[in-house]
Amino acid sequence: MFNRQPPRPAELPQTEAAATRQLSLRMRPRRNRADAWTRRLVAENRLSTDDLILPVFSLDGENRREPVASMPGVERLSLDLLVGHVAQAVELGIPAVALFPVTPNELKTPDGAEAANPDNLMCRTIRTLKGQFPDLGLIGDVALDPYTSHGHDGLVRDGVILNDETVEVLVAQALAQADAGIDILAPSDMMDGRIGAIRDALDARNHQLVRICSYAAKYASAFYGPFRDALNSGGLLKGDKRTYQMDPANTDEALREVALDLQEGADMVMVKPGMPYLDIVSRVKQTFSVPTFVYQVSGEYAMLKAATANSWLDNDKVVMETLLGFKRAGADAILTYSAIEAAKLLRQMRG
Ligand SMILES: NCc1[nH]cc(CCC(=O)O)c1CC(=O)O
Ligand SMILES: [Mg+2]
Repeated sequence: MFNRQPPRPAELPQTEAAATRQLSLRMRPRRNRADAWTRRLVAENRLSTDDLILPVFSLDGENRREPVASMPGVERLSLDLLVGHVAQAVELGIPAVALFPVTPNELKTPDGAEAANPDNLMCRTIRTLKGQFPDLGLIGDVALDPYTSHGHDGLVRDGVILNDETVEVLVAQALAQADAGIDILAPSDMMDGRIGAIRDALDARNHQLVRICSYAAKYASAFYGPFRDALNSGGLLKGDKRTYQMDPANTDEALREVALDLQEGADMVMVKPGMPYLDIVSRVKQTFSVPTFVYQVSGEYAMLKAATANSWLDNDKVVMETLLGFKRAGADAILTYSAIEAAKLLRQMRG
């Protein structure tokens, strides 16, 4: 019996004991892991560049490049430089980018009116990138926090985040982006009823093909910190977002949120953050069978980069392992600040 086993690789110690302690096992799951080619054949999930969405931060002005201190490798770029950065994503085959303009603090007001200005940085970013890359998908965030002087995603009165009044402004923001040429609107504000209101307004304005990817299950998370640094909105934020973003304790509530947004016309739904919420991704995908996106947010990126910068973790391996984890949970697409490095690694793996 022992003699018929293939010779062991030289580096593995062979002991006499191995010959005498044979278990009588008919099933040995390790057989399917024995060679790289078998592992490839039996792999259940695979990450592809087609799954990746790159978030980018745009700046006013020209030839401006500002690193985000808490997100090593991520830069805020003026539109002339952003075009070069996005060209790299396009060349690698990344299907879409998610746009986050950095609004100068002097344009931020309590009512976030700049959000609906048809010439704001967001709309200029959309027009510039659509002009350069007509076949690239553009995803536009819909929420007021980049534009409000108090850093909240909605209008505030007496310390309360107003729902219905906010939805009205979000609709105007969404229409401005649609008129500028956005492909997918991604409301990340968590107001009730905004998906239906935005859908109706889009259709009334002949934007039937503009898609809505709802941040349906967005949690009140501490992992958004570095993103708020990138947009200079964290320092402004008064209080927290727990009256509109979800409680990290809840799962069933995420399913109710997703069900409502689908009824209201969402084409895709998003779970956010990613790594601590894989159970939500899995339940949403299994329950609804709709395109389910996940956002590996700024704090997840910062956490991995901090560890890899110290050589505590292997960067390339943990990037790919975390992204594969999203696929395993059921995600159809992943927003990740690692999209370019992951696409490069995927290209190398293919040879
Ligand atoms: N509503 C805006 C918005 N859209 C995406 C993120 C976070 C993304 C990230 O952390 O990478 C946030 C921040 C927030 O809700 O405070
Ligand atoms: Mg909701």
